[in-house]
Amino acid sequence: MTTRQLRIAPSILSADFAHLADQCQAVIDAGADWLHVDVMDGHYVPNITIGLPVVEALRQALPDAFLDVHLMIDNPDDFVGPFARAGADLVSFHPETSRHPHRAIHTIKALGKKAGLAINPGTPLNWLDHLAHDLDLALIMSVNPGFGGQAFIPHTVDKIRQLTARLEALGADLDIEVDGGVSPSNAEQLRRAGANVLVAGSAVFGAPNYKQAIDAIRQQASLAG
Ligand SMILES: O=C(CO)[C@@H](O)[C@H](O)COP(=O)(O)O
Ligand SMILES: [Co+2]
Repeated sequence: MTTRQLRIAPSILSADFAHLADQCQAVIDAGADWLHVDVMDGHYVPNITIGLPVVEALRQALPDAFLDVHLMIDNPDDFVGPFARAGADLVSFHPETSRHPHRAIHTIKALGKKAGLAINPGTPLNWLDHLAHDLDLALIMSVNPGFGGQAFIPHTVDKIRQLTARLEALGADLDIEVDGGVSPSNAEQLRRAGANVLVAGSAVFGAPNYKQAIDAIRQQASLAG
């Protein structure tokens, strides 16, 4: 378990894009802590979603919302700065497509924003070893990136447990975010393993009542202690 604050971050990928700002406001009113914004470029992942103008528009429409921007793109080194300037509060990127992850992290931080590194199901945790002290967050993918609504990959729980131990050994105190297939049914084991930021797209936006959906995830996660 972690003592880091539990945060529920609905992924807006599952929102109704024709009413995006209203949908974001609705999940905030329902108790969401962060808004998770999935940016996909059709190269790094086989899907295209949203880009800088949408982040700028959300920043304008929701000045107090915490925008957790997850870049699933090639050349993140060229885009971390623009997304931070567009209004992201936290920018995460996947290290395999970065030429200079350490530099990209410090580009984000120099703009006063938090930096995260995203680790795919097939990506080893050791990408984090030399960057942990520079980061604010480790984003552990519990599905392969590209789409909402995929099934949770169970071995992620063990990976988070290993990461928790590894970060403790390194003396690095990071938020651990888990992303993909998160629901009330796995929230407790994820929190117990050490995750404190739970991203949930379809489990929130696909539910008839956003508050009940967010409360259910929070209540289950809180059972971890
Ligand atoms: O980054 C991604 C997918 O690539 C995620 O943020 C998903 O969009 C989460 O959606 P659900 O799996 O919770 O429906
Ligand atoms: Co995501």
